[in-house]
Amino acid sequence: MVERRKPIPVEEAIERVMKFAKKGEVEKMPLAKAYGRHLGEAVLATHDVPPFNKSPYDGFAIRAQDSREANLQNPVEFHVVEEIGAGTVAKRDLGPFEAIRIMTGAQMPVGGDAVVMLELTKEFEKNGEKYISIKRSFQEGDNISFQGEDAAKGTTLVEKGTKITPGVTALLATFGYAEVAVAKKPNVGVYSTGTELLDVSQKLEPGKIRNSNGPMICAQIERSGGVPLYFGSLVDDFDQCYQAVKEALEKVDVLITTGGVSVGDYDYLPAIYEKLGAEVLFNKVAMRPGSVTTVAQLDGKLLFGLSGNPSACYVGFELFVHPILKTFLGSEKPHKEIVHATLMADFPKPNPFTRFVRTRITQKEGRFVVEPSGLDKSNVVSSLAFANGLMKLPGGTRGFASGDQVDVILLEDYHGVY
Ligand SMILES: Nc1nc2c(c(=O)[nH]1)N[C@H]1C(S)=C(S)[C@@H](COP(=O)(O)OP(=O)(O)OC[C@H]3O[C@@H](n4cnc5c(N)ncnc54)[C@H](O)[C@@H]3O)O[C@H]1N2
Ligand code: MOO
Ligand SMILES: [Mg+2]
Repeated sequence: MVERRKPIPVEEAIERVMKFAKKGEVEKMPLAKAYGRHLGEAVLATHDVPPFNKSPYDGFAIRAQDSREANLQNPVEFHVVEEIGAGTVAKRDLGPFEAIRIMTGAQMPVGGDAVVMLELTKEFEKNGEKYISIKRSFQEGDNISFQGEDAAKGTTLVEKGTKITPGVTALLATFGYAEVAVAKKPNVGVYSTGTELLDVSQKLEPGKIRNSNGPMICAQIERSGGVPLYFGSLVDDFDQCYQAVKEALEKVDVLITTGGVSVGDYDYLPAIYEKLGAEVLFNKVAMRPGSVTTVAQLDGKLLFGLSGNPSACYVGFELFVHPILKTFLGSEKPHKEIVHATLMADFPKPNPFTRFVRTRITQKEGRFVVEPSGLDKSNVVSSLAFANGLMKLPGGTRGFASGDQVDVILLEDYHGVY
């Protein structure tokens, strides 16, 4: 008799998997190679930024108090005693009614507490000496970039586990992180299973299809920050599959298989888990697609049995594998970001299971709007190409209509949540 499986809610399935989430180790990487990696330690402001008070304009540093009487009728004159560009420091302190010509980025001279932009000054010479006059007063602190206003020494600026973006790279450079501590990438093994599978380079034959899940999963692993180790495709033969899975497990942090997890005659993964002595965390999830997604663990190592159906395989990866890889990379918020959006299509048919619809999410008049990116079936591949989100439609007795508010998991995000 065919095995009857008891579906568990998606949230519970995620919880069961996350009990086996592990943090990976940290390694050092030259800054130039660190882009796209995940921080192995928080970025700390090791000094103030700016490290000194500096001028944000090309102009003249003055003592604000000397400008107090300046107005349109009464220009006040300053003796220009020195000129400095960014990277040089004034040799003298500013005295009363003295100005130092200063360029953007240069350190403020001692005594100077305001900067007058070049455009607001009149320059002239008297007795071979340079002078300026100004026709308005300035307050202490006018036009100064203050020491520490950008980042104060000791502040944690970026959390451990954050993906290194170009902006994070700028911060790392600012604070002299020539070598960056990054999380080691998890090695994720992948096996496709199915006698019907042809390699990408092979010609179609009767009854056969090209293996799209293998390359797709490898790309998903890379998107989530892991290293895919593609072991190839297995025909539906128990002994071969068992041996291959057993050996692959030794070489990886996480192992993914696709196909062979349902109740068919050649679906061998359930029996393979049993023979390995692995604990099956669940083998049926109350979701569509991917209800057959099965996860097992052996000595704490996770084996993901993703569905063979392309859309189910894709969704299973994003919900269950992605947060495991992100945790390995040090993220405290390993799940993908969820936003609210307005549904732009009808889903009148109620479904008892939670549905994850491959969707295109865009903005219209300042709000997120979402619509399916193609045919909404577990066995389709075409809806995946332009999907940038997974719309989550809770299971229940009602359908959904255009205009309803729905949650959408963003597929291409940088920041995790919860
Ligand atoms: N009697 C039942 N039949 C099925 C059930 C069920 O509950 N009772 N569940 C259905 C659901 S839901 C799904 S999803 C599939 C899952 O099947 P498997 O995970 O066992 O996968 P396979 O049988 O190996 O293949 C399913 C389908 O996907 C194609 N496939 C497989 N691998 C690849 C690949 N690497 N690239 C592209 N396409 C692939 C395969 O040719 C099949 O068409 O089971 C239902 N059946
Ligand atoms: O697992 Mo199946 O994807 O529900 O269609
Ligand atoms: Mg099957």
